[in-house]
Amino acid sequence: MTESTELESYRIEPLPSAAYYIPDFISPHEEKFLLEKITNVPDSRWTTLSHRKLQTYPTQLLKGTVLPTADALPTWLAVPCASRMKELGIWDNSPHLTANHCLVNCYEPGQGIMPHEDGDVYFPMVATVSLQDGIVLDIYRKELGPAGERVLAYRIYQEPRSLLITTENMYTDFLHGIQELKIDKDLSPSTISNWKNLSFETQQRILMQIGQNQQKRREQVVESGEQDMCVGAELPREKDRISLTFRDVKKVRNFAAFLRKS
Ligand SMILES: O=C(O)CCC(=O)C(=O)O
Ligand SMILES: [Fe+2]
Repeated sequence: MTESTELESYRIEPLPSAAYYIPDFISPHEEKFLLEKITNVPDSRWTTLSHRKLQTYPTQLLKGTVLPTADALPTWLAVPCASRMKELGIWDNSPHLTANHCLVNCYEPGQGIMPHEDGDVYFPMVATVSLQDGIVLDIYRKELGPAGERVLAYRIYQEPRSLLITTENMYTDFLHGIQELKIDKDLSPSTISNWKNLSFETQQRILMQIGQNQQKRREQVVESGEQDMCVGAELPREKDRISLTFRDVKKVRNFAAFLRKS
């Protein structure tokens, strides 16, 4: 990736190299347009899994699949999302210099995705645009804890219309997942790794709730004598949260033709 001061200003500092978070990466108008494109499709366009449903563009990656060309994303995904990412310089070292694949995931409140890694079919970079609702992405260590349990390392709050970029060690040395919850809990400046990167509105929403909870909790502590003052905010998942995960699939059949055209 080329040194881009603009990109650098979006770095999630508490994380090891490298992850970046951009609130309001797309406008509400662009979000509405994308949602129309994604939802106005025949049911058969969706692959329904037990805990989420998904669409793939330009095509599903079955074992051994090779993308037909490097520029096969439909125009509504290429512009503005993929083109704006390219301007940030995130694909400057990837094989096709741009995202050539997009997975659209849709989670109802209470749905999620098990901890996993994205694997080596892709160049190690994933750029995720979130639509319609916020959600916590959990980042886990690959090594299990002493009792064989998953060890949570970081939590990233993804606001609607934001872009999250994960690459380098963050892509290769950790797992990521979304818990099957209707409410994301214990949110605070110390538990959210991208706290400093969040929009002012979300920070205010969380801080106000923490203030109210602290007041309530203080009253309870006085009454009951308990000492526990843990009072992180709770953000309910109110709508389906849709994510667009953009990647560069390494194997493309017709790359030479793509280069001649561009
Ligand atoms: O929805 C998300 O933000 C994560 C999706 C994901 O991890 C994946 O599609 O591999
Ligand atoms: Fe993933």
